[in-house]
Amino acid sequence: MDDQVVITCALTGGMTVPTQSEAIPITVEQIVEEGVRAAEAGASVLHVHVREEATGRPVADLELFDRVLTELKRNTDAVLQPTTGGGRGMTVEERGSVLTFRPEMATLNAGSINFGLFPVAGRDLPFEPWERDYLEGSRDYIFKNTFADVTYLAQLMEESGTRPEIEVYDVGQLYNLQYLVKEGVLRPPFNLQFVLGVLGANAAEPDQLLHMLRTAQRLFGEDAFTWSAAGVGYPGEFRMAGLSLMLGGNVRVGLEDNLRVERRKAAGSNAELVEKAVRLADLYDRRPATPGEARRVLGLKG
Ligand SMILES: C[C@H](N)CC(=O)CC(=O)O
Ligand SMILES: [Zn+2]
Repeated sequence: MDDQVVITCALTGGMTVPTQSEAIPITVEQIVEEGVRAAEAGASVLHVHVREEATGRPVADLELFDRVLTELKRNTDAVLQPTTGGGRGMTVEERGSVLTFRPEMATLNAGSINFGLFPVAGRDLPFEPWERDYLEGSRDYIFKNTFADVTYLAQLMEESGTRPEIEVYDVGQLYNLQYLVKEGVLRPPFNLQFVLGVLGANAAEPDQLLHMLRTAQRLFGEDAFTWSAAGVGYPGEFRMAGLSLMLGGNVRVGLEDNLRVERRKAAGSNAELVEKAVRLADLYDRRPATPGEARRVLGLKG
């Protein structure tokens, strides 16, 4: 087991709306500031989405991505990993457009799922009408990643020299991956992110993570992939982080996936979540990888 752990910080995401937490970074400046502080706290990979600056609505705006990626690159040597998952209502073409910036890494979602954000809409929060609609509308939202979509994005990444981090939400998607390998669309070694806790896919429970890990090891061989765990929600985020640290895996935390640092305490920043992950890692005698070490572990050019 490596003593270093690659900590990914998912800064803002496309699953939440501003009224849920004032800590969610919205503007370019806020996302960059949060990214720099998360990297200083121990994150070596920064997972990036962008939002409309006036409202906070998740968007796939290239001008915003350009400003965020440029400013982050100027202020930190963390691995920058923009999303191709995007947010509700984006086409796969819009989601893939960020690859024009030829990022060294980007997410590639391995299959389609229901993606329920609506339970939040029922909360007694002063949502803006668009926010309530964004959350409520997910009752009928399919996060679409057909074999054609995954192939399209994988080919775009091949052309842009971008390494995919493959987001896997349930065990069936590992068989999608196996099929796409047979098709020559993707080839090991992979970087897998086990995403657990999305309503519509696998829950953030220990036996589910273990089952996904064991299945991946059986299908592809233990050395054919690096892996990380991203638990969505609280306590899922830190339960999956703890188990991953114990098993030698890597960890993803951040306000994209979870808004609380303790049961009854909202997270004030991404750095606060990264600091908790670093404390957890220390308990397992593991330390945050530097960006250079993360590039080596993930198979990225130095
Ligand atoms: C649950 C997360 N939204 C998974 C994710 O971050 C997907 C992506 O951006 O491509
Ligand atoms: Zn994301």
